Amino acid sequence: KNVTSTTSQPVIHEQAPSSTLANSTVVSKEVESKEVIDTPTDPIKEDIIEKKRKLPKGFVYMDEVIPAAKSEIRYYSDYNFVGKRIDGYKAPIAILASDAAKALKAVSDEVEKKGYTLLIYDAYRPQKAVNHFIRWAKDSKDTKMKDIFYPAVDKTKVFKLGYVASKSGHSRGGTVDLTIIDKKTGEIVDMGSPYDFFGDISSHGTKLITSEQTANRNILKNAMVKHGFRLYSKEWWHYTLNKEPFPNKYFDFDVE
Ligand SMILES: C[C@@H](N)C(=O)N[C@H](C)C(=O)O
Ligand SMILES: [Zn+2]
Repeated sequence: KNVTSTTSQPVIHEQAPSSTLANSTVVSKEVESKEVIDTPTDPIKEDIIEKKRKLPKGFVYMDEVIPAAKSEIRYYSDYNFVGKRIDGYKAPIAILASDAAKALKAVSDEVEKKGYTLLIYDAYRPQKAVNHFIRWAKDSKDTKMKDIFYPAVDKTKVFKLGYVASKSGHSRGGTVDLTIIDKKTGEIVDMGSPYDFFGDISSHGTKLITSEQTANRNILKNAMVKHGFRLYSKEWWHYTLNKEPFPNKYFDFDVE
């Protein structure tokens, strides 16, 4: 859906235009015959994903730890700031280090009780994906997604400005990008700027959003901080586990 904000913010897609990501069904090879919903009326049959299953020790698939959470893995799609699927994303799946996943389960339980569902945009991110971002940032001619994701920012400066990291907590498996959905309406909660919008409006404490939007960010922030995550000042959606199991290790296995 397109979201037009109440303030002087840009008109932007809050959610990927295609519904296929959010509707993807993830099944493991071992239990495929039991879990696959395969009826003639099943609209999501085309989107069934097979999980590779063999994750490095200490990593888990999020849908197994938090079945209630939804995901829309933007870097698997072309609806992201690059405008293409990002290297290393072989499936629209969220993976995290298991300690981070456990902490996020506590967050999910808490927000569910309050009437919200977690929506995960990105979790573990291989270093090869980060390297793709680095290559993209160097190509100043490619501004395909500028109007939507970085209208006022020079793309060659996104690393310097802190909107993208060359060594990211995501690659350590301890970081997650997420928002919340209002269970009553089924709508993504209005955070004042969309996911991965690179600009001051996405920072915590910005004066560019309404008090209601700030309150919405605080619902997510309070739950995340309470359960052991720290926020990132420039991006309302980005949280890292305080006690990371792999604080100095940058993984490169594919998301599959
Ligand atoms: C690119 C954005 N989603 C993000 O995660 N940014 C931080 C700074 C990162 O790359 O770790
Ligand atoms: Zn992030």
